[in-house]
Amino acid sequence: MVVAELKNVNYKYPLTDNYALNDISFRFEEGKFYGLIGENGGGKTTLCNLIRGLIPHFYNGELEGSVRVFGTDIKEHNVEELAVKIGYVFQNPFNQMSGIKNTVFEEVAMGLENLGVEKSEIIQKVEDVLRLLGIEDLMTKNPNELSGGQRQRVAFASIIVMDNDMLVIDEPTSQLDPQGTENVFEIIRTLKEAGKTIVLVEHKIDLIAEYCDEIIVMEQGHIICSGETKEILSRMELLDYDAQIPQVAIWGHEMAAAGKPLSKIPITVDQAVRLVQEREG
Ligand SMILES: Nc1ncnc2c1ncn2[C@@H]1O[C@H](COP(=O)(O)OP(=O)(O)OP(=O)(O)O)[C@@H](O)[C@H]1O
Repeated sequence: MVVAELKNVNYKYPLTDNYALNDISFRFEEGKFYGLIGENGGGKTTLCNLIRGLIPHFYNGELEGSVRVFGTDIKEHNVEELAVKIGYVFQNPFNQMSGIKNTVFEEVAMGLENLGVEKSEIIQKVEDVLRLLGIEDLMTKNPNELSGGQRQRVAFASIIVMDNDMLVIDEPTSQLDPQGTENVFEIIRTLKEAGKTIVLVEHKIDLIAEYCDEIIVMEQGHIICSGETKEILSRMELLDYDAQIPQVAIWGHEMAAAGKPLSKIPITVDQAVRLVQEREG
């Protein structure tokens, strides 16, 4: 099933001359994990804002073309209703916290309370999510006294508990050390396994290579290419567009240039090891 479909979309923010989105056509399919990459200012966050309905409901500007999300034209969606279907994880978890709740439990329960969910159901759901993320021991802690990594998990818990069909996640690991980053990707993998559609903006290309099903590369408001992760991230020409590819893919191209090609260009170290073992028989 298609969850969001964009056809020939152009968008300009108010009082700007350049298109932040330029002739975008794309279909997001249910249950897939999309990695959105490309240069700074390429249009990644703007594309996320459009799918979430913030464009055109919050940002005015000029929107042309067709955008349908869950089968309805984005102009006809109510943003609050759309927020129940599409969860958003902020770049900075400090912004995700309400700042008005005294415990992690209350913080995570807040969205469900706002929807009028019954108390016993809220308790069950919050406990399940905290357990899933391994933070049940933080339940009675004050959210303002947590470390950056703990806040990131609580921010994820507040989103996961809402059980949205789709998640838009904008650079969730910018505050985290390598272990925290790996943990967040494992959480996202769990969400994908639960059938969620995920759109992730992220610059850490090795993790994108390991986890995402499909990649969308943006530059100056255009989608310059998209497709299966292993195909897209093996393309050296992405470097010409200030997009990254994994170091191991560059090594694969260097091996080929040196007359020692592998059967394909690897995009993860594990894949490279397998391909070398295969070649050495
Ligand atoms: N609120 C805004 N008002 C006007 N122009 C904006 C606004 N937000 C973004 N832009 C412009 O739209 C273009 C696309 O920006 P966007 O933030 O979507 O890119 P991005 O790929 O997410 O960049 P980054 O990787 O740096 O977060 C840029 O030229 C940016 O300056």
